Amino acid sequence: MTTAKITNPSIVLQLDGLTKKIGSKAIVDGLSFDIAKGEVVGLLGPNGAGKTTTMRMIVGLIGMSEGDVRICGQSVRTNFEKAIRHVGGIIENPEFYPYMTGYDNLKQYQRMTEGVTNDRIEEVTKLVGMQVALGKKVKAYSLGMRQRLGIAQALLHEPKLLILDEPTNGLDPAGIKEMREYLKRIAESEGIAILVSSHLLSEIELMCSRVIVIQEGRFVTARSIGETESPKQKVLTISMQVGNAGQAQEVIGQIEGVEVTQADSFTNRITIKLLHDQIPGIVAKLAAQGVAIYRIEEVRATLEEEFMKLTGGNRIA
Ligand SMILES: Nc1ncnc2c1ncn2[C@@H]1O[C@H](COP(=O)(O)OP(=O)(O)OP(=O)(O)O)[C@@H](O)[C@H]1O
Repeated sequence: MTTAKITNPSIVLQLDGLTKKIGSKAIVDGLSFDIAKGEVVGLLGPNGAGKTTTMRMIVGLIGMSEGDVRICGQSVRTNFEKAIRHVGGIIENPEFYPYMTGYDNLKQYQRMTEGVTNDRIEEVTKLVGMQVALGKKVKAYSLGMRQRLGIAQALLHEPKLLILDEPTNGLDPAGIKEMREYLKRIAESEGIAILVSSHLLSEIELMCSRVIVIQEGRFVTARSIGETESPKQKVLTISMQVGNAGQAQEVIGQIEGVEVTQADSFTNRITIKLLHDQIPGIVAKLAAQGVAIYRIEEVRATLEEEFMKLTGGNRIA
């Protein structure tokens, strides 16, 4: 049976109709998406959406009922050994020997894993910023340090794909910020794909280049974040603080392709929908008509607001 089906060589992870049924209930239902080299992708969904189940199937901790997962073109279903050698994952808390140092724990892992060199140990500890902590016993580590050590260990065999289930759980804001920074660093410098689940929408927004939203085991939406959006073609909503909202509304109302969605003559705020490139023209017209402008800011729907709209108000924890 053939197992290698690569459509695009930069695709590291492919989910193809991935389904998990328990009894007659599908807890993951026909999930399909791809992740490319160097991408950090967030898997987002409310409690019980099926994030952990999806990740457990990807790394082969549980079987799949239908569909398949391909890692670097190798099927997890039919060619498990070849597929899984490309994966580093933390789905449950990583186990370490608490009375040994971080370094000795990594050495222990090296002894059990073929092809891990001392240089590689040094490289990954630098990547996750653990050079100093490595000499301390693991029992003295904070949760954040344990997480880092877990990620360092998961990277030792040079995987092409890193799977992290809720890696920011229990971390303080500083720990979360650090995690965010080194995940980005790992994706860039190692060129690996990272799939990370989280309840924290704000975290996913900052950490990932793309987010995949699931609910009740099904795909809801995927969205690119940050630089990948082209601002020129995007319809923006801006809010302006002006000297006279009524007058501003009159001036802007005459411009084609610009929609005034709100004008409040008490606060003198006006909200407008327009394209990025139309902003300078509007500012110039208002100024020419003697309308004072005190402030212009973009009104952005957060991922949370979008998520609430898409899932009919089902909250993320
Ligand atoms: N072995 C099982 N038997 C029966 N139901 C299960 C089993 N494993 C998971 N489920 C159910 O499947 C659904 C998805 O669970 P899963 O843990 O994958 O969700 P999740 O998105 O990771 O949620 P959380 O954010 O709460 O961890 C839940 O309703 C859960 O109760």
